[in-house]
Amino acid sequence: MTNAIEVLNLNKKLHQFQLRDVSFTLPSGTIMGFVGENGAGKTTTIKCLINLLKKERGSIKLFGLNQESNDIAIKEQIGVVFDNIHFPEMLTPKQINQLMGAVYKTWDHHYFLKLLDQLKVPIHKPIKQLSSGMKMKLSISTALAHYPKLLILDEPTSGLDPIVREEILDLFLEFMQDEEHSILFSSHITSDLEKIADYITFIHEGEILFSENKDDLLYQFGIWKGSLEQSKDLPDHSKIRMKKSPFGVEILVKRNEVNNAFYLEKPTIEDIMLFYVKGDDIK
Ligand SMILES: Nc1ncnc2c1ncn2[C@@H]1O[C@H](COP(=O)(O)OP(=O)(O)OP(=O)(O)O)[C@@H](O)[C@H]1O
Repeated sequence: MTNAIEVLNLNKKLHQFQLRDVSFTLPSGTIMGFVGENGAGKTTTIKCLINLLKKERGSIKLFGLNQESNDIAIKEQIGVVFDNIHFPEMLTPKQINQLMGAVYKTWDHHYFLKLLDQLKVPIHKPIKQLSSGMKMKLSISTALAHYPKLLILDEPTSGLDPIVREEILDLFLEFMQDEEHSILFSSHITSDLEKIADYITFIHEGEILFSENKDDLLYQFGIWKGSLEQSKDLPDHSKIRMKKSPFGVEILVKRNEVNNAFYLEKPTIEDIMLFYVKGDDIK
């Protein structure tokens, strides 16, 4: 099966900021969580992927097709959701249904209305009267109603309460029932990604620090806690990053390089991110 997304050495400069040799692959049939702190470059990468920003160097392929020369064919097959809705605020979902029918050949009016009904989004109210949760559900329904193979979601659950987030995650899992479908999902809410992602790609200051299978990633690391003096007993080559804590130090280590006698806590994706962003490198 082809990959849904293949990005190789993507470079893009925006004033002071630069994406440097960003590379990752999203296999078809899987969900990738795209994480990184504010300003790390997630939205910039996503905009390059969908040709909203022109890349400077590198290669981007979606469904095995070169992105620049197959823009229209690719856009028919993707659904994109940003954290803000991009329709004029006076439009109602019912009017959006008519409008989008003219944009996509494969737009399904009945499916769109069915999704809105399922998600309890009123179809006659203008967007400006909808809550943020309803606006996000409307955006996602709009992204789904032309039957895309790939969803690209930029912070789809930020600012939403846990109940709406759960409903939205369920909708993504329903979408993934078709094994050709894939999702790239950028989020700060790493617990959402822990629930549904197969792969985690972590971007920091415009560079990819890792892009790996989530279970392998969570399994390969452990967190050791103790005093700086005690930490000298850990093999040097096992230590990756260190943070000072009120009680001593916390060290992110490679689990398979450490003897079983050392007690290691299981990290979350958030822990790993914090070690990389806030911790010190150990050489
Ligand atoms: N049009 C622009 N012109 C100049 N700089 C920009 C532009 N758009 C974004 N940037 C800068 O590029 C950097 C990366 O921004 P980007 O929006 O890609 O980050 P992000 O990881 O999506 O962050 P967030 O999680 O806050 O949405 C930031 O420093 C931002 O200020």
